[in-house]
Amino acid sequence: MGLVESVSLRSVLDSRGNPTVEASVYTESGGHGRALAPSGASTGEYEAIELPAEEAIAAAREHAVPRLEGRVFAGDQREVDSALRAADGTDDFSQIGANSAVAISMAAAKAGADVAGLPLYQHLGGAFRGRNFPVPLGNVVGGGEHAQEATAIQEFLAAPVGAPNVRDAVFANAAVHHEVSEILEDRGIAAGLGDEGAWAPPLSDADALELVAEAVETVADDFGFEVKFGLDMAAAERYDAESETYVFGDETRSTAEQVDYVAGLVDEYGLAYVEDPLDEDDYEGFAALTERVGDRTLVCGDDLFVTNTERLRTGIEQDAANSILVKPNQIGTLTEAFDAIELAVSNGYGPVVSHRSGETEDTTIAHLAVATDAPFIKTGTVGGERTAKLNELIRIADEA
Ligand SMILES: O=C(O)[C@@H](CO)OP(=O)(O)O
Ligand SMILES: [Mg+2]
Repeated sequence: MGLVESVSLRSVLDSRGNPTVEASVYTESGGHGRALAPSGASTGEYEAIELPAEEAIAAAREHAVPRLEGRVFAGDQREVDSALRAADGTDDFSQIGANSAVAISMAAAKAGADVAGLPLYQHLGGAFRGRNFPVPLGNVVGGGEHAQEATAIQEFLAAPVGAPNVRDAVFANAAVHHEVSEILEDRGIAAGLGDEGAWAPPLSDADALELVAEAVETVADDFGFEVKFGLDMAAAERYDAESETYVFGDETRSTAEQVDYVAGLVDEYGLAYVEDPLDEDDYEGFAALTERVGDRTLVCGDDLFVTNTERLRTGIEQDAANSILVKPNQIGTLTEAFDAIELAVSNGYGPVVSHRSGETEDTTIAHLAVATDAPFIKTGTVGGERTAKLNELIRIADEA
């Protein structure tokens, strides 16, 4: 009854004002799902390929749509996603674009949920989901590829690990965002917002660490539960392969020095989370850091793993990390994002479901996190495209 009747594609705006792919999937029984592709700025070298939106749409209309209409059931996600894979025929979705693939994959899931009369998280995760909620990691200060003239570290993320429920967690992150603004104002530092809605002040990493530590402490006192913070260092963007050094602002570090530096930060600031502390090819460096601090913080691979089970397997074999960032558009289908989460969990890796810096009002990742019992979700703090996911989590919690 959920046989796909038609798939339509159009280009619409993303949060950066760039065109992105929107897909609508209709079933013969009247089911409908609509989803939008996000877009990265600090993209990993091994990610699936995002094509210019119009190109991706034209290619998907030619190659993918004929394999879906009248041929697959929206509720059978693996069938939909293997049809997308077969239509594309490459390893990296360079034929139809990972942006077309992921939009269709997510829209089909929503159409399947619509046909079944279930919320998306339950369609994806089953009857026992909807009780556990991820801790939202909220970007409150940032720079790197997401803002000019700001910190070298890409993201400073509030982590309300002691929050009693998802609503309090979401509001604690917003309070940290406000607190950062107040501290900046008190010190006379003007700052705009970066791509993800985080403050982008002209500060050194060292000063930003102090500032965020102060802000989370104040909010923890106000809210009465533990609020920590973490970092996305996006180190692949700061690695110079020729000199084999990391360049963060005025500081240049060898790999060993970078490992020492990050391990030092974990202890000095009680960091809950460190993402991409080393280059995307450096499984060994990751393993050295994980060995040192993996018992007390999450060492998460984003550009390292790119939501790819092959790369995750390599990481698991080498004890490279203890956490994986999961971005459906990095791999191109929900099925593969699910597989990455399952492989991670069965090997003791904590999955962190994540937005991209270029986002839309789509809320699929909120449902994906609840459906898979993911312990964390990274989806910003403020801004409509970020609050779309956060508010959806609050709604799911209310209605569950
Ligand atoms: O590096 C990251 O984790 C993401 C999201 O925060 O950024 P981008 O989407 O630019 O890759
Ligand atoms: Mg990252």
